[in-house]
Amino acid sequence: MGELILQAKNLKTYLYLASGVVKAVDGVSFDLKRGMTLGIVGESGSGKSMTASSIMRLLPKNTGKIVEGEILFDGRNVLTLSKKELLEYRGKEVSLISQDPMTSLDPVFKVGYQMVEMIRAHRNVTVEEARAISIDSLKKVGIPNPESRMDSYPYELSGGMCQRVIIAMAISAQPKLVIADEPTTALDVTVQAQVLNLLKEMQRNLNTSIMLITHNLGIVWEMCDEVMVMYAGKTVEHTTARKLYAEALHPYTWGLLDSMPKLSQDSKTELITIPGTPPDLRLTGGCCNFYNRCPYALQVCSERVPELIEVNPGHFVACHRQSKDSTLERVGVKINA
Ligand SMILES: Nc1ncnc2c1ncn2[C@@H]1O[C@H](COP(=O)(O)OP(=O)(O)OP(=O)(O)O)[C@@H](O)[C@H]1O
Repeated sequence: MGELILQAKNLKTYLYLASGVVKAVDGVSFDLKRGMTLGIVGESGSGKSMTASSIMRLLPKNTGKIVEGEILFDGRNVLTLSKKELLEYRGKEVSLISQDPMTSLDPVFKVGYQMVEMIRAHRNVTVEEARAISIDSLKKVGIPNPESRMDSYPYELSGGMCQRVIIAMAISAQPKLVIADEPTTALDVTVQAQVLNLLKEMQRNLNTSIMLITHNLGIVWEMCDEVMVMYAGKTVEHTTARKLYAEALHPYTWGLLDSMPKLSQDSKTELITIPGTPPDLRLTGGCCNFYNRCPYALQVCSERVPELIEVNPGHFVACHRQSKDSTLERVGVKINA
């Protein structure tokens, strides 16, 4: 068994809003080993980004709070790190490539300055060396004329360019863990592939662990060792990417898989969507969060929260219909809205 780099144990992150308490992450547990990639998938609003923000300890000020559970990084408790330790932790140990690159760049400083400062904060190198590393990383992520781009301000770059700068920064810092939250959404397809390859290359060279948050199941098969499917703040299924692809067990996962565009579909075929919408996260609890959308729901699904159980080795699922003794055959999800 590989060495663990990250562990979340029964993590609960709530948002205290004027309209009520949003259970954004509601009892999530997982392990990530060194050099491995964990994918997190699920519809918008299922708590993927909040899980990432909890690991980074970057929750919305005043409203976001980790109310229960533990996050261990390399055996250290992330939730008790001091301000100084947190600064070390972010960047040197863990880098976040977020969905919105503009929030990760300071608008008042040139790109080169920000990169050099970040590298020098985490690696023992001179300004000249940090500059050379920055230019090399910018080149690797496909930024044309990297030397001159070092003198650009973030607002002078397009969204896609800024995203590539953030990825270059993450690569230059050589962290033990990269959390990539929809890292390629803002990029065109050829650059997407380039960026994913760079992440893989870094992983191979430095044994980096990756947590990859994505809507794109194709990217999951390409990149991930394990996959965790989230729905309404909870893990509904967790197993290897191979098993999820070949023998998914949760009806929600079936819906996600069926919603994937198929190569065999011609462009006129209507894409399948899961009917209904995820529940209001202020009101969850006491039942399976998916029961009112689930074609297989039983009475018990509206009365009890299903536990995440290991139905076969390394395959966890939270569904009343799936257990060690009885499994529900996948006969195709009724998906029409
Ligand atoms: N800053 C915020 N203020 C208030 N509510 C928020 C905030 N950020 C997230 N939420 C709420 O927390 C819940 C979980 O959101 P989260 O961003 O983690 O979902 P997600 O799965 O990452 O979705 P997406 O794929 O759209 O990024 C949602 O109900 C969302 O509306």
